[in-house]
Amino acid sequence: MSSKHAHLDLGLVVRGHGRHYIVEDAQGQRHVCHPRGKKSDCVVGDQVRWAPSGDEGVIEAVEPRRNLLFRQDEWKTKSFAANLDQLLVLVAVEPVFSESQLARALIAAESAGISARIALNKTDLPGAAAARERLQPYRDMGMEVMEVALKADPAGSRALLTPWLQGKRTFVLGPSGTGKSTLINLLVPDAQAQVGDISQALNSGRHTTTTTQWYWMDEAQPRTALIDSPGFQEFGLKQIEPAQLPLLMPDLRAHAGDCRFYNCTHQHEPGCGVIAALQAGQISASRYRIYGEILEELSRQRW
Ligand SMILES: Nc1nc2c(ncn2[C@@H]2O[C@H](COP(=O)(O)OP(=O)(O)OP(=O)(O)O)[C@@H](O)[C@H]2O)c(=O)[nH]1
Ligand SMILES: [Zn+2]
Repeated sequence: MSSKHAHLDLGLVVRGHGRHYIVEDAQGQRHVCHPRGKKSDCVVGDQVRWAPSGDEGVIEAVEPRRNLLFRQDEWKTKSFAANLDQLLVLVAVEPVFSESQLARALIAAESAGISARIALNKTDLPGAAAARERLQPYRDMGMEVMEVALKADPAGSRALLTPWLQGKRTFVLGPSGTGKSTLINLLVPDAQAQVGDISQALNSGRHTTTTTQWYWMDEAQPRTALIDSPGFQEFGLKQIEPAQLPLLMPDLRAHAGDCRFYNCTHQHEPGCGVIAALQAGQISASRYRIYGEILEELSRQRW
């Protein structure tokens, strides 16, 4: 970043409210800040150079990002957060999760270079076996699936999750109703206090999960963070080149090198390693279908 701002304090963006951001300074104090101009557009997780201005602050510059998790549809880009260590995709036995959304979240993470795990919540419910089965293709491709019951077995769930979260900045993504709030309240006992009065005032009556929120799990020596995000309906992946897509899906990637044609789309070409693996049961039918759907979306012309 431009050295002319190097003398300014570094802060961490812990929340955004439209054109207002909450920036945490090195002492853990939080300040309402405004970006100066378009150049300092920032997202939760950004390190920023900022200066006090009256009761509030001005963000002068955003430090270079290590990574950025985002989704992109036809018309707009929606950033989730920056500088993440890992992604936790939380799904539940109920409501039944969309495998397409799950696959998309994992592709976005892979594309951003962020490692991911799945947690399956509400395993105390009778549908657990069916949900587990739907996640089998993910286990088969080497993905870790942690089974929890955040409400029914809080102690067991905490014991399973904590070692993986320790010392990391973890972004939590999942559809509404899966237990994200339950997770935060289990692992961050003072969660409400961390949202804080400033945020509540800025949010002016809106439900708290409409914005991404940063939580410290260890407030004394903050290193471990959970970043809670609002649910989403759409998960566009327009940032990805069609030819890249199979390389971002580990089960397809494992066979994409076996195709006769170097530019095989794995749709109908003869001598396709991916189709052979599908027929041999090494790639699940649902994953292959999702691949086709996303590929079609990415290949569609923009008018
Ligand atoms: N049976 C069962 N229910 C659970 C478990 N964990 C959470 N729930 C319930 O699932 C419902 C949704 O949980 P929340 O934590 O509010 O879910 P959320 O993801 O924050 O939902 P949004 O606020 O809509 O984003 C609540 O009624 C919880 O009590 C569990 O382990 N087992
Ligand atoms: Zn192929």
